[in-house]
Amino acid sequence: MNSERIWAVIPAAGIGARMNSDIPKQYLKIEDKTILEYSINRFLEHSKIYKVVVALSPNDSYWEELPYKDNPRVLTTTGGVDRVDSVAAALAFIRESEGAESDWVMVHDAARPCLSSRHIDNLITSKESSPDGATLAVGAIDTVKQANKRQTIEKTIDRDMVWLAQTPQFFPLGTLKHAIDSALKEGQTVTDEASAMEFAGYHPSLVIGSRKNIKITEQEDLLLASIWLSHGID
Ligand SMILES: Nc1ccn([C@@H]2O[C@H](COP(=O)(O)OP(=O)(O)OP(=O)(O)O)[C@@H](O)[C@H]2O)c(=O)n1
Ligand SMILES: C[C@](O)(CO)[C@H](O)COP(=O)(O)O
Repeated sequence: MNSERIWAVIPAAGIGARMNSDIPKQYLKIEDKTILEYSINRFLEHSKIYKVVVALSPNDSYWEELPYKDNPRVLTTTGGVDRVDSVAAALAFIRESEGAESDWVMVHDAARPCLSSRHIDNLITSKESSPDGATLAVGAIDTVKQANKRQTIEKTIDRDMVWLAQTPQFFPLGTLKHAIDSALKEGQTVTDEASAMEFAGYHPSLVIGSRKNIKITEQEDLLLASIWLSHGID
């Protein structure tokens, strides 16, 4: 049996300020399920995912309503002020429980419910050729402009070299935890796991994702996600 287990970490401790909704956006419903359930279920349905650790806000009063109370593969911990703090807390939880040095972890935003199982497979497949880990990403399809402080165009950037990072992001558990802890200690801004790995000198691979794998951030994203989810995510 392959001793290298794959954990999923779902940062779900945000407040969704940009959504301007009455409840944290991860608990908004699309059809019959919350956004968070879509994200968690994608990993529970995948045979190669060992367990799912969800980082929740200390003020979360919605989690108890979700159907995971008796599921031994779904664990929770308390998130932090920023997304990176929530991820760090989940990694610490794994290491302090049954995480092993040889394990890997897939970090996925709760706010990205339109993830396909095929893309989880692709990330796992990338493991052999990407020892520094990998992230799903999509190439820029618009012309990319770099702005200056006057919000005028400084220059056009070669869009063939521009990729928009998504999640899941997939890394060796111990390496990622150390990279994030170091980056935070150095006061680095860490908005995704790959940036912490880059700061530590690694070069994660870019695995092609999908433009369906949107991050639900503002109101208009809800309609788009509901269309993708109602048509089934391949
Ligand atoms: N302290 C935080 C902040 C964010 N997240 C999670 O990180 C993911 C991506 O973050 P984002 O889309 O920015 O969510 P929010 O921070 O909730 O949104 P906003 O910035 O609009 O408040 C979300 O699933 C969110 O729940 C988290 O676990 N802990
Ligand atoms: C992790 C991420 O989804 C990659 O694009 C993104 O950085 C999250 O940013 P947010 O501001 O925390 O939503």
